[in-house]
Amino acid sequence: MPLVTSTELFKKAYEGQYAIGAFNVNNMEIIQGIVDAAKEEQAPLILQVSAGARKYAKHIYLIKLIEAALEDSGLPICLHLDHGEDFEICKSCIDGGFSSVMIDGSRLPFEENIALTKKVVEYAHAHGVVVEGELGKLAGVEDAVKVSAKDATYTDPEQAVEFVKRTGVDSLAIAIGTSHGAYKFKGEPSLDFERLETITKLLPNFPLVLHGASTVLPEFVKKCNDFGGQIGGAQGVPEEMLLQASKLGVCKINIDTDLRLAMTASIREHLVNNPADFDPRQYLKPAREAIKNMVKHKIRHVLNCSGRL
Ligand SMILES: O=C(CO)COP(=O)(O)O
Ligand SMILES: O=C[C@H](O)COP(=O)(O)O
Ligand SMILES: [Zn+2]
Ligand SMILES: [Zn+2]
Repeated sequence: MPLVTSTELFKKAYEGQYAIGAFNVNNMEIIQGIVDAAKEEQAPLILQVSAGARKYAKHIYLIKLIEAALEDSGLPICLHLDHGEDFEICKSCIDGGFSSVMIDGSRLPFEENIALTKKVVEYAHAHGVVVEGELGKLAGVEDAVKVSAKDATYTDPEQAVEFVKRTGVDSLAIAIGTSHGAYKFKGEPSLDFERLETITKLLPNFPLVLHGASTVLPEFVKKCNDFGGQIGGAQGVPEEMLLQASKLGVCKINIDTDLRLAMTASIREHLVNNPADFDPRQYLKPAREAIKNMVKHKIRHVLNCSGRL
């Protein structure tokens, strides 16, 4: 089974009012855990690679692992570049076998974001690759760049329409109150659903993307802390809000932090309970299983995409 783009996946998701999970991958155990879950659930799947992941594992290792996942699972998988910051990294991933790229020009002035995104779209489409753009700024941590909550600006609906029209992007990441990482809200969580509905009305049938969409499930934070971690005040996006977003045009939901928490909680627990263990397989096997269980939970209860292959 070759890689697929997200075009058909999004079309079906839009019509069916569910979302596709886009899970960040950094190594073999993470890839295997996610793919095994998607296979068991017969769910559509996007695996995404950040610039940081490419730096950590190297492009070639990730590509070969994903080739193995395709062959081993027989699943259609979309391989996506997460937060490509310039034309060069997008080109490198397009030339290097990805089926989808994100050009993240959200830090740029509107016209510059349009020009950069358009350039990537032209190159990508000429090579059969789809493109996600971003308009509006998320608060939180993105690679090494910190955007303070004060500077975070939500997506302007009218600008979103102009952006999509002028760039030709295939999907658009929007800012409605989510943020990257484990500390998303100081008080009560809230998303700007009114803004989302306006964008959806102005851009009917157009797939939207929600970044920073981990839920930061308390039991995983607790397990990290119970076994020596120091993660205080962590809070994510409630599951019912994500389900609601997927009924309002959000077709792709990005999840990284919840995988990190699941894996770290499992490893912490294992090492505390088994102090004599020093074979990495002893703690990576349950860690891989923890990733798989987390992804199965997302597919069933957050994305509503079980059995949608
Ligand atoms: O948006 C993300 C990757 O692009 C991940 O978001 P989380 O930090 O909420 O998992
Ligand atoms: O949006 C950010 C993703 O969680 C990837 O994080 P990273 O850049 O640390 O790999
Ligand atoms: Zn961004
Ligand atoms: Zn993101």
